[in-house]
Amino acid sequence: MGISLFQAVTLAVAVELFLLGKALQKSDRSYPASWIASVFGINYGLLLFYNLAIYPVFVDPLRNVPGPRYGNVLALKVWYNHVVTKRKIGAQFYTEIARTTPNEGIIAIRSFGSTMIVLTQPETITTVLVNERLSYTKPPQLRKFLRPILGDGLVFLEGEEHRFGRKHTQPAFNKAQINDLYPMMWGKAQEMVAVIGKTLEPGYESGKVEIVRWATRVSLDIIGLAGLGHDFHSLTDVKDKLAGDYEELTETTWGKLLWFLLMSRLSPTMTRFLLPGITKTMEDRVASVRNLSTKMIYEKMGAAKDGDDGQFDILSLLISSNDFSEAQLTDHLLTLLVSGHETTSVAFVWMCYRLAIHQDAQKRLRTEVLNAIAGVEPSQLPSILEGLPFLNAVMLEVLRLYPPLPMQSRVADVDTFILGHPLAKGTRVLIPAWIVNRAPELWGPDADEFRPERWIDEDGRHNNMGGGSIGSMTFGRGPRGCIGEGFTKAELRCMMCAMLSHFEWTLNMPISEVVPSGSVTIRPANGLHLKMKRLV
Ligand code: HEM
Repeated sequence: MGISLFQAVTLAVAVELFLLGKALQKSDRSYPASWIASVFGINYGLLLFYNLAIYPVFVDPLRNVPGPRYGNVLALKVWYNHVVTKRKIGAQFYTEIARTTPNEGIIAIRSFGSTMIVLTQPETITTVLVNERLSYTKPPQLRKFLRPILGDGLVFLEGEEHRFGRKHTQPAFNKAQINDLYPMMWGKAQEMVAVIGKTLEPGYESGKVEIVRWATRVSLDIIGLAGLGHDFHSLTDVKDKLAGDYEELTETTWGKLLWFLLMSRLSPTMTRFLLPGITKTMEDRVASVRNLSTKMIYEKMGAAKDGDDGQFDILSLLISSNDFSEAQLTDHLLTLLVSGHETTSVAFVWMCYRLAIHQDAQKRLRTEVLNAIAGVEPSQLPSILEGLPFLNAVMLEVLRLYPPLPMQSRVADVDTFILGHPLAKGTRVLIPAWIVNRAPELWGPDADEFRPERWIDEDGRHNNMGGGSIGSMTFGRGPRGCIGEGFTKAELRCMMCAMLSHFEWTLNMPISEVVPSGSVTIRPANGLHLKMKRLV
């Protein structure tokens, strides 16, 4: 196993200090602190000089790829804005660079002796995610970072294991299955608006609502029912053990951010040593979630054997396929619960935001929805909601502007080339959906603006390309693209119809306070506060 330059220098420092100590022992002299400082200073100073001045200019195989001159400074800026001030996410920085740096589809971000590339155009993205996908894998660090929560499900499987997992999970996400889930999603969306209605001040027809918490709860309830036939009842605040564990695992605190950072960089033993309290809490919660999930799986398997599993959910489908072991089922379940819950709630929140600041669009959409859903039968929901041009256009436009997962990433798994530039094994590749979704050359000069009409054709029907030549990158591309796209869209349609048919809303906070933030998914940093008025 090769060692990094930093590790080599650290080893050299240790050897030099050891030899120095021996020499001083012989001459019976003491060990002055200034000598120790000098050994550290000279070695790490040389390393810094090499990384800042020699490597990027003379050694880096990607030195001819355009990119910011001072990638190190950029990395600090991204970190400061993303983590400390929460004013800007990394994807926004990369978008600014992509727009201001002439490039052919990749830019290089150099920092301290390593270079990462950012894909900026659909062609290079297709190369990495589709045509040459076998040369790239998910980054091991990301896997280490998210694995405690996501499990070893589809998101992190590679090669044959992924192919098998995807093939046998896909049937649970087919159109017919999603259609059957509409009435449940509709019911939960109605429950959400009923609960929100109760929170408005008694005796008043309007009130202030922070919508993120309701979006998170309704999407957890929906994925619970769709995924494993279990109602978390998180909307009605009944304390569910599984829901509570999830809330604790996914809520963002400084301590947890540090824990995730250490977990992605160090071994679990080392992390346990440095942060014993948080590690114990996280390990207990993960173990509890796994145990509860496994228990539910066994219950379902028992019911299926007895032939009385009348349930219709993804887990039941996976069990009845007999394709997965109990451990694999638990991993798939954990992955579906997490990836199917956070992303959808975030998308819904951004839809509420855009409709709050574009009152004309809100009115137009309400009229469309109210006309369409009057007297609708549950079985008609898929065809009616999927045919509404403005509802779908608004949804697609918001998903374009605020891709809930703004960046995907890969690492080169072998030495390879991209656009003729050598890419050494282990090179990190960032794929920001944000760049492509807002590229003026693909969407026109109004790429940053909210214009749902771009998704509506002249004949009045909505399309899936938004006037762009490649569509949006929100759900990824190729064989690893999102399996839950149809599921999520069905859910968003139901949730938005429920909101529009019960409330009118405006923003109840300064617009400058609505800023995207987050490490994996992006939600408003300060929540989304709305002033809501019940429709009579
Ligand atoms: C707005 C909502 C959603 C967005 C924006 C989204 C986005 C994505 C993206 C970009 C990927 C590709 C990641 C990569 O290639 O690195 C992905 C993969 C995935 N998504 Fe989603 N997703 C959403 C909702 C869902 C839902 C509702 C589910 C499940 C119920 C789901 C399950 C998955 C799974 C299992 C994968 C891994 C697929 C594979 O590797 O084969 N997602 N998603």
